[in-house]
Order: sequence, then C-alpha cells, then structure tokens
Amino acid sequence: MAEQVDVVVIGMGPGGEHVAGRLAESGLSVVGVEAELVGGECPYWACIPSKMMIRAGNLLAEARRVPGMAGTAQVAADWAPVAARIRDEATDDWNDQVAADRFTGKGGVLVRGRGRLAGPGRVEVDGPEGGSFEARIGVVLATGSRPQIPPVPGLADVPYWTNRDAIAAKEPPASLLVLGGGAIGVELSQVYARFGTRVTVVEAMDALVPAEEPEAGELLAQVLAGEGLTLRTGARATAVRHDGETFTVALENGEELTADQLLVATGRKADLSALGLETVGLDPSARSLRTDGRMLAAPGLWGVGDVTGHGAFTHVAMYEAEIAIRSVLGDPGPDADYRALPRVTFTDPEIGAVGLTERQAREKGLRVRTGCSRVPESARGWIHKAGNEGLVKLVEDSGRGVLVGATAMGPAGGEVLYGLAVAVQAEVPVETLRHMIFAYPTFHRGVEDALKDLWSHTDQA
Ligand SMILES: Cc1cc2nc3c(=O)[nH]c(=O)nc-3n(C[C@H](O)[C@H](O)[C@H](O)COP(=O)(O)OP(=O)(O)OC[C@H]3O[C@@H](n4cnc5c(N)ncnc54)[C@H](O)[C@@H]3O)c2cc1C
Ligand SMILES: NC(=O)c1ccc[n+]([C@@H]2O[C@H](COP(=O)([O-])OP(=O)(O)OC[C@H]3O[C@@H](n4cnc5c(N)ncnc54)[C@H](O)[C@@H]3O)[C@@H](O)[C@H]2O)c1
Repeated sequence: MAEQVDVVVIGMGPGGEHVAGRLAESGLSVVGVEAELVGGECPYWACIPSKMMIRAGNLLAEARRVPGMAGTAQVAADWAPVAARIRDEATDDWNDQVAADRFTGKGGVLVRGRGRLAGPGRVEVDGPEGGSFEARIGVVLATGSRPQIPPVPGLADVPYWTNRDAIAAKEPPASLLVLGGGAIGVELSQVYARFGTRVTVVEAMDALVPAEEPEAGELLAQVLAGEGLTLRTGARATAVRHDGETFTVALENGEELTADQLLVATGRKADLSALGLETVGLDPSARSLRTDGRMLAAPGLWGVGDVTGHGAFTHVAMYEAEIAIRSVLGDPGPDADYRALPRVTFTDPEIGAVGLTERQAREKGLRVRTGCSRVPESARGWIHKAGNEGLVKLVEDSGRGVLVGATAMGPAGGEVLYGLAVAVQAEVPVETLRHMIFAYPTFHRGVEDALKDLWSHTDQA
C-alpha cells in the first residue's frame, strides 16, 4: 500500500531541500527522498568547500604581493588547515545530520534511499528505509547533476579525480593534470597551484572558460600562466593511461603530459535515465528535464535545479525552488526568467558575468554594441597595483538601448557584477546608466569607463 502524502521531493540538494522545507513549514505533509547527503553537492563537494580552498589560496596570493608594496612577508603554504576546515566547518566530515534535523524540524519526513517515479504522483524508494508514496499534490524532481566523463580512450580505466576527490584531498599532489578549463577546472587549478602543485590545464576549446567572453578567458590565461600553470587550449586528449603512479594524457598533436593526479572537470549533466520518467510520458533519454515558467514538467510534476538544465548553479536551484514553491501552493508571482542569469567564476581575478555574451547576442540577431574598460587603467585599479588584472565588458542591444549582458572581471568582480545584473534585469536604459554618479575610486567605476567606450562606438551589428 502506498503511503499518502501531499508532496514528495526527490533529491535534497539546495533546490530540493528548499522546496521540501518551505512546503513542510507551510503545513503540507512532505516526504524528502535523498540517496546520499541532505544538502546535495554544494555544501559537501562543491560551492562551499571549494570557496574555502579559494579563500586560502587568495590569502597566500595576497601575502605574496606584500613585497614592493608593504614590506616583506614570508609565506609557507600548508594544506592542513584547509583540509581541516573542510572537514570541521563545511562538511562535518561529510555527515548530514544537521541538515537532516533542519528538515525534520520543519515537519518534513526524510526517507533515505533512491527514488523513482512509478506513474503520475507515485514514487518508489529503494533502500532499507524505502517504500511507496502517493502524492496528492505532486512530485518535485531535484536530482541535480553529476560529472560528465568524456569518452577519451583509457580514461574510464584509470583512477581519475572528480570534484569530490579534489575537495576531499588531505594534501595537494605534487603535480596535477586538469581536463577541462571551465569553472571547476580553473578555480581548482589556481588553488592547487598556489599551494605548490605543478598544474597543467587541458581545455578542448580555444580559450579558458569558453562559455564566457573571450576577453575574460584570454586575461585569465595570462594570469594563470604568470602564476606558473601550464595551459593547453584547443587541445584534445586522445588517450589516457596510468602506470600505478603517474597519469599520462596524450594530446592530438602528439604531446604527452604527465602528472601524479588527473582531475576530470569536463562539465556536468543531469541523469534522467533512472528516474522513471517514462511512467509519466516523459523522455528518460533527454539531456535535461524541460520545465515551463512555473517549473512544471508535466501535470503534478515539478523540476528544480541542475536537472532542468537552466544553469548548474546553486542560485538557479534556489530561484527555481522559490517558483516551484509558489506554484505548488498556488501563490501568485512571476514566471521563471533567465535573462539576467548571473555567473561568478571565483578565480583571482573573479569573473562575474550576467546575461548574454557578445556572441550570444549576435547569434540572437540583435543589433549589438559593446564597450570595454580595463581595471589597471582605472584609478582604483592603478592604486591596487599587484593583482589588479581585470576588465569590464558591456553588451548593448542598441536597437532598444539596454544592456543584455555584461562581464565584470577583477578584484571583487563578482560584487561589481551586482549593479550590472540589476541593469540587465530591469532593462535600465543605457542613457540613464551613462548619467549616473559612480563613487570614486571604486572598482565599479570601470562600468562608467566601459559605458563611455560603448558610446564612442557606432553600432557594430
Ligand atoms: C566543484 C564545484 C563548485 C561549484 N561552485 C559553485 C558556486 O560557487 N556557485 C554556484 O552557484 N554553484 C556552484 N556549483 C554548482 C552547484 O553545486 C550546483 O548547481 C547545485 O549543487 C545544484 O543543486 P541541486 O539541488 O540542483 O542538485 P545537487 O546539489 O546535485 O543535489 C541533488 C541531490 O539529489 C540526490 N539524488 C539524485 N538522484 C536521486 C534519486 N533518484 N533519489 C534520491 N536522491 C537523489 C543527490 O544525492 C543529491 O544530494 C559548483 C559545482 C561544483 C561541482
Ligand atoms: N563558481 C561557480 O559558480 C561554479 C564553480 C564550479 C562549477 N560550477 C558549475 O558546475 C558546472 C560544471 O563545471 P565544469 O567546470 O565541469 O563544466 P564547464 O562546462 O564549466 O566546463 C567544462 C570545460 O571542459 C571542456 N571540455 C569538455 N570536454 C573536454 C575534453 N574532452 N577535453 C578537454 N576539455 C574538455 C569544455 O570545453 C569546457 O570548457 C559549471 O558549468 C557551473 O555551472 C559553478
């Protein structure tokens, strides 16, 4: 006999935990199903511990910038406090009791196991605590994503690292090969390099962080090369092997790269294959779960987070969760709108970006005008000196006179981004932005310089 409840949430990462907790607080009977740890990837193997590592790496980099600007500093990197902080403060040694109690404290019922749909509103959970559930209102799928491993010959047979191993490492390897120069690849590469690891990054596309503006990828490559990393862009791995000690990655051009560890960071994908989607008339082989503006994938079936394919970010999962909560409760509010989706790659310098890149805007057929400024050429960048690399790039839909995208790269680039995200979201006329007062001498005055540059260009469509 299936147990009757109001809502079943499958997957208790940032998206699912938020939906399940809020619906339980609102008085519904809610079952949250989790196969691993309540909280999902973000607190245990992703955002939070990686940003602790980055904070540590940035402290070392700042200390190394003291000579010539503030005296002398002797810096001895030590991974032990980083590994300890990840265990003690971020993950409770990968124990989710606090998160589980947080959910049950709101009135939810946690069922540990792997859930799958068994027809509209029906969920079956494997595992010792499993069972069958029938949801009166519906089911929320929030099953996240997992690493996408490319079909490079030999790769499947070697003990490569994913983000999980890189986060849980108790000490930095002497050398590290990183396959993939996207967000995970560049963030973790820079950290490890700052702790003394010899790092080589292999990126298939022509630039690092290829989903962002090419100017950002080029500048990041200069910075990372300056910090001693070896970079291979436009490089395809043709074979991987491991002799028990050393990894070897062969590239298309004949070059062979070796290292003690190999991190595969070539993207993440949702896995819909085992969720029973066929029982509700949906395609289990799809790349992601298609949802409408209310996060509905089918009647009584909502999707939130990485599984929807709208951007693998915790802030997207939380945003979609809020909409799904309103939709389940029948509360009014706007549909999902991804025009001003922000991304921050937490390298040093940070790469903050929102909305469309120039290329995406052109591909949409917009009349595009761009404006750029360089952080070192601004008063604040010049004052900052060591570690001042960065830029601002604006993408205007000149037909409408509004920004549709922007990049703020530099010290605190992710914070500078905020004003630009407001401008894109609210479609503030560029003419209005141009006549604002920008505080002196801030990094965000680079936006004013980029607006001036925008104005000096005629339409480039
Ligand atoms: C190294 C790294 C760094 C990152 N840094 C950032 C960052 O700085 N900022 C940012 O915004 N994003 C970052 N991300 C992305 C972020 O972690 C994800 O976007 C976010 O965790 C997605 O949340 P989610 O709820 O969709 O899924 P997840 O966090 O993936 O959680 C899904 C949960 O569902 C469970 N599950 C899956 N299938 C089932 C099933 N059938 N039954 C029961 N349970 C199931 C899983 O065990 C998991 O706990 C980073 C990712 C990585 C890998
Ligand atoms: N700061 C953040 O918000 C943050 C940090 C880390 C991860 N994330 C999220 O997690 C997602 C996954 O991160 P990711 O870095 O794995 O993915 P990604 O998609 O950002 O980057 C993957 C990179 O690997 C490259 N690649 C793919 N196949 C390759 C191959 N065979 N050889 C060499 N390069 C190859 C791609 O061209 C791409 O540049 C990100 O897209 C992002 O949404 C966010």
